[in-house]
Amino acid sequence: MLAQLALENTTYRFDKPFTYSVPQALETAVRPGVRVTVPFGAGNRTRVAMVLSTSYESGAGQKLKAIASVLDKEPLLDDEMLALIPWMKSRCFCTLYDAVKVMIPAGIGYKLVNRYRMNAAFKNYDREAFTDTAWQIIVALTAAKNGLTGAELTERLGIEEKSSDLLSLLENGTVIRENAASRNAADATTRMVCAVPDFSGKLTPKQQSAFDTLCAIGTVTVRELSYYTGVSVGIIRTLADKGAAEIFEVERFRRPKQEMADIRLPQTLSAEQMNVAKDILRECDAAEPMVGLLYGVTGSGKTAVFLHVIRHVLTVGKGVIVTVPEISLTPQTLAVFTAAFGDTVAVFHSGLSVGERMDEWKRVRTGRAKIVVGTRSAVFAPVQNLGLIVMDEEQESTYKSESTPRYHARDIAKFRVNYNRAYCLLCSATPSVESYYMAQSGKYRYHALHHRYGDAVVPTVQLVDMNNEDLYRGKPMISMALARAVSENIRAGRQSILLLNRRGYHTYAVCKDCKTVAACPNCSISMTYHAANNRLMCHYCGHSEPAYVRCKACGGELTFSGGGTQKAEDQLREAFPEARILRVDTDTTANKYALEKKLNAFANGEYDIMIGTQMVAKGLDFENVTLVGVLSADQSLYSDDYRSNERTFDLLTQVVGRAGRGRYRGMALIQTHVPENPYLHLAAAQDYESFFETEIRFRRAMLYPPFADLLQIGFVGEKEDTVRAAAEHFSALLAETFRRDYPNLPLRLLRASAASVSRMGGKYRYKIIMKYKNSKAFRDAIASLLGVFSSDKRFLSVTAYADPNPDAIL
Ligand SMILES: Nc1ncnc2c1ncn2[C@@H]1O[C@H](COP(=O)(O)OP(=O)(O)OP(=O)(O)O)[C@@H](O)[C@H]1O
Ligand SMILES: [Zn+2]
Repeated sequence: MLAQLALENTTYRFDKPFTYSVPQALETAVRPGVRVTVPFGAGNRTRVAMVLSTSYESGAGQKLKAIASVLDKEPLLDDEMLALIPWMKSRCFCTLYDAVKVMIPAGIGYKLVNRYRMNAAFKNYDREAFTDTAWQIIVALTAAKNGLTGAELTERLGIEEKSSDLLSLLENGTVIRENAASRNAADATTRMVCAVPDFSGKLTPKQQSAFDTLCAIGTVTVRELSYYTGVSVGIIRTLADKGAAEIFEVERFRRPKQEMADIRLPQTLSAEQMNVAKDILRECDAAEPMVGLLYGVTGSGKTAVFLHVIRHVLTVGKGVIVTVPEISLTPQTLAVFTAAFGDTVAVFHSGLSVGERMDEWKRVRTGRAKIVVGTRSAVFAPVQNLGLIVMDEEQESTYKSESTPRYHARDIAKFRVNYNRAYCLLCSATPSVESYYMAQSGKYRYHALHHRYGDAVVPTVQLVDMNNEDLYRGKPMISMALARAVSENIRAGRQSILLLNRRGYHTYAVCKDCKTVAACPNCSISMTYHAANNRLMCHYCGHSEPAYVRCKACGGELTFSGGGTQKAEDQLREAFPEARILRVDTDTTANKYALEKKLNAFANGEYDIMIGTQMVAKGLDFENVTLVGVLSADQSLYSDDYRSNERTFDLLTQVVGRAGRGRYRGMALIQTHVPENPYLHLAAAQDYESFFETEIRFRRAMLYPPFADLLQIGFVGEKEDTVRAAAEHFSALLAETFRRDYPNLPLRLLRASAASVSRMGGKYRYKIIMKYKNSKAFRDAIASLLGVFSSDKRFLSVTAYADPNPDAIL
């Protein structure tokens, strides 16, 4: 018996199904979908592998290596997922095992670790015969009963696994290396830290400042303490080791068990909703697989429609997946599903602990849970007899994975719908241009809800020209018009939502004399001043340092300008001293509990104004919100990404849509310095169709999706010259290969160029963009070029990856 395997940790260049022989004793245990361990490479190191298929061949097994052990009793993957693995490898330019990894929950993953122990035969305890480091290793390993893992060696002795002392001990047989498969115990809990008040030991100045802060603020998450004091997590751990603080873990997110009374479950559908639901049901019941697009203005009750459709699919005995973008995975969304379907719902998202994830995954795999609600990776859920996939807010960028494997959840959904002859329902008030185009050209079924539910109507929207408008009490972020509306709204006992899609206090600091901008030392990007911790922070790599007032280049005075949510909050407090104000951004909601609590408090009327980033713009449903204000709509308008128009329209339409969803009429104000921008007018009119007509012309003229596919090849490395040379070399290789071997493949190749943030996290980044027609021939050519490139000795320090239809251009 032979088995074809996907091996973990292969390089992309050598990745393919590997064939191993199956020892007789393991023949019943080795089945497609279970994981095994195998010896691999010249050193026969142990690797984990997924069995893709098995076969019988007489006499063929002799030359092959044999499977060593079987890790799973039951297959983790079924035929559908096994078929999806090579499909993903071909389209996402990843290894087979990269695909396996997203399909199984993290807790089930095995990790191979090196374990070092003393050779039992070792007798030569002669201190003089060894270097200091080697002797340290010997002492430590002799003391450790079960030996030490590589990570433990590094942690305790500061010795890297590739240290020459360790290697020579291995070579002369003093120390033995074994590798073992062990379950990943990644923690998905939140680590909290509190001070031990009567601590009196000695601390370094950094440790002291963290300790003092901790004494002042009480129990916080480790992440928050690191945010406020700027000390690393390592230092916080040292504090705990010295007995000055205590670190403990709490479960991060439990499934909200909300009172049924809290939730307004839609009961009977309106006439418009019913018509749409009926049409969709008919398509769901059809024998062939289909994709439908449900367009519905904000507040039209798309949820009510798909709940109706889901109920029907369940009654015919089929399973359902509902995906939501992370930001709208609010307690509200989850509560609606739990209220409607109880325990048949399983929840998949990154906030779950490993144990919870595994349990939920198993409930689905065994058919006990029939509906999965979750973020992007929920699209891989092992739902039995899949009948329907609903993608809510299908245009959201969070559906595209920005790390390996670089898949789009919509593409995976379409694969699964075809495989299962099922139905995929894409929902949005602002569909992606690609999806709407597919609906227009008849490839997707189109359904539309044009009216809000009940007596509600879409809000009236007014653009406020900040060039000519008087400011309220001199506050640069608040116009008279907005101030009047907010005051009136407070007086009427209604709530307001204000949007500013930038966090922090000041968004940049520049020197008055030499004009140097305070920039991140690791990234080619300006740092944002945070008043909450008095630090300058980089929003790309997380670097932070105490705020300084003198230019680092010339010693001149820094001026701080540009405003984020923290500053907006300050200005609002000064402008409306009587108002109760809530700020919502990633800084105030470091853990999921915080967001849940804040939204509940807002829903209970404990605040008058909610100010925040895009987190407040989408998916929220509060009846008492009748005013929406956009403090500045300008920052997203001039980004050089081809999707920036779409993003602007989407964000503005969605946030405007938070107003007037219930009994009371809503209105919205959008402050801007460029009132002539056409996309602002389209968003103000909430006119999706006109937006689409404008945008599709641009896409056609520029040959952007849906008229071509994009492929971005990214190059990342520490030396700028090498990264640039690599990108240019690859670009030349591409041009030549396609001219010579594929003269008939349509292709437009843009020159290699620096990424728009050309340095990030200390690494330089270059990109090549291609516009092409997706085909197997094209993908194979790219895959082989990536292979050739990765073996080029000149560019070993540069990582290259291909990203199909990237969410954002580098
Ligand atoms: N059939 C119905 N019966 C009772 N209430 C309904 C019904 N349909 C919609 N609603 C209510 O109308 C409001 C808007 O519905 P919902 O949140 O589903 O809209 P939506 O289309 O998802 O909006 P958005 O795109 O803005 O998020 C909700 O408060 C919802 O409870
Ligand atoms: Zn940075």
